[in-house]
Amino acid sequence: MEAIFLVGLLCVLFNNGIEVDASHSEFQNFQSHNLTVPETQPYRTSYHFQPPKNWLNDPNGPMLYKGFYHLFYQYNPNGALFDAGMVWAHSVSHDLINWIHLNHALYPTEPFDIKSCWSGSVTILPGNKPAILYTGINANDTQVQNLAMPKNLSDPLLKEWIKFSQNPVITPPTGVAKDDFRDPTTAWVDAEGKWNVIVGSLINDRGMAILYQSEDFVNWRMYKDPLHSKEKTGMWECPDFFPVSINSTNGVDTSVMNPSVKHVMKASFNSHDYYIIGTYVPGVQKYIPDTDFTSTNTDLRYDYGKFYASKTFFDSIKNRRILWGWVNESDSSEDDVRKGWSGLQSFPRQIWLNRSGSQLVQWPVEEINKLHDKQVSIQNKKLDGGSVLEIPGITASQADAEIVFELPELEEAELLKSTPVDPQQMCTDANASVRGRLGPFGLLALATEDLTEQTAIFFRIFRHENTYIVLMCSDQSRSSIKENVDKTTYGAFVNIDPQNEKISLRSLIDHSIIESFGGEGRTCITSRVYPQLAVHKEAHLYVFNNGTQSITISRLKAWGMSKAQFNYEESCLNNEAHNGEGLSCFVGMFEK
Ligand SMILES: OC[C@H]1O[C@@](CO)(OC[C@@]2(O[C@H]3O[C@H](CO)[C@@H](O)[C@H](O)[C@H]3O)O[C@H](CO)[C@@H](O)[C@@H]2O)[C@@H](O)[C@@H]1O
Repeated sequence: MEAIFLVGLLCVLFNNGIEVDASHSEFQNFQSHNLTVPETQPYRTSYHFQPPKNWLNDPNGPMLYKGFYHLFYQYNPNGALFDAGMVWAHSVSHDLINWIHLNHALYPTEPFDIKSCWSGSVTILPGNKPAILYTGINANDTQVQNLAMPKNLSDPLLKEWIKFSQNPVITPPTGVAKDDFRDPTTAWVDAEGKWNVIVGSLINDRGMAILYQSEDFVNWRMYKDPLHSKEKTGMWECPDFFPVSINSTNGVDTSVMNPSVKHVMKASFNSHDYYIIGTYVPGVQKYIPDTDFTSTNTDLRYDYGKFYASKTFFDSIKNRRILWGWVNESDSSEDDVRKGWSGLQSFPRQIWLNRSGSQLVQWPVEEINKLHDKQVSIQNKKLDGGSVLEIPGITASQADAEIVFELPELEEAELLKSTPVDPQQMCTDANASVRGRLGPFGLLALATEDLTEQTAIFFRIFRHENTYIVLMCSDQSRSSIKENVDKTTYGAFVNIDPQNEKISLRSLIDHSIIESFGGEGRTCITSRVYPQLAVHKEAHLYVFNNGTQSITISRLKAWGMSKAQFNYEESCLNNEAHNGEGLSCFVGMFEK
């Protein structure tokens, strides 16, 4: 690769006739690659959370306790595919970056969860006492809600959990199918000291959040009405209900209720995480959304790519709300069995309400800076129409790249004749190789040198009446020469006025996952890709402009990423062998 830059190569790449201008002087740090993922497992991640093997899905009960972040998650201890016998796997971290995999917190043992311990949440009760509410699949395949408490509150790792002897604490009410009743949220306490929790459900083609109330967290009564419901939304999986500040990016505790917050209702259905923003009136248990779910592509989503069954928690040390989401594979089940694993957690994102209150904004937690390794910077670089510029000198297979673009001639934007339009369809119809005027421009990640393989994350700007519309796409169509993987293209609009603001893109690239944040976190798109050639040292990262108009890279910063530590010992993974001491799992963990 270095040779390319030494000769200042200006070449035409054979795939799409795009010019490559690599004769740039701004780049420093021509360093050797710091590759850390085994060659035999090119799709394992370096800094995205994953267990050593097997199937992972929903994040469960994230929390902060006595200085440790805890992440539980749905895990199949018996294989790489989803199955009966799901457990709550448990990992802890002091920085959301490096993790220790502990013994499973919950696994099927009792009649009320004998077939599986499914998703749920943690609530911190008065006196700093965490409590888990989770869905058990009982012997009759009925979904019931169970309670579990830590065995030893003085253990900051909360290694052992005791299931409440009188479980289940909530069973499906009349009219609810036994398999449409699951995933309790973090509970919140109201002015009278009553606990409130919602459980996802579906009745007569209406997805809903059924509300339960309790004085003691043990005895729960169903409220007469669901907290919210909407027809044609499907079964609401993994609901999340939390307040967001209207005038600050800081997070607030789940029980905060005052005029300075709005409330977010998130539900997972139809393979996506949708949310609405509204006002919660606790006395009458009414949730009044500013705009309700519409079952159209205008509904707000956390992420317009692969991202599901997410959950937030309040980090009381850094006063922020953090979001985790499950990022499923896009390869086949056979591939997963061959790999021996399936599923990732997204990189944790801070989440807050934008100034106008119209949508949420997400950004990777600041701790990501700890992983930044070699850095490349570019400033004020013109990118002519039809050109590609390599970002050299960093490990392109595990990188964090942030670019701010400046668009000189907005009036040149193509005309968008009619709205509404489907942004994902627009990205599919005109992929990265289709030339426009202002765009496509963006990143080519996990790309081969000849661009045979590439995942393009890009923008196109359109003019519509007197405004401009910014489209963001993640085009996986050329992500791999391998067949039999889902290469669906994703797309969404970015709520940004390019007349007043520059357009930014940040992508977290990690071997088989690319999480992209457009417009400073206003639109997020996560994709899973399986390049066969663009792996390890063969992976390259480029900025491209395939529009006819020039644009300027006003600022670019890109870093190679160090590998996060995911430590474990066999004894930590194996319930039988685990002796309950567990600290040996921490060898070398906190030395940095
Ligand atoms: O692990 C159980 C929890 O997962 C959730 C949301 O992801 O429900 C999953 C669900 O099963 C489907 O999803 C599996 C992976 O999550 C998938 O591999 C499986 O094939 C699917 O059936 O469970 C029910 C019953 O199968 C289905 O309706 C869901 O989509 C969450 O709700 C659970 O607590």
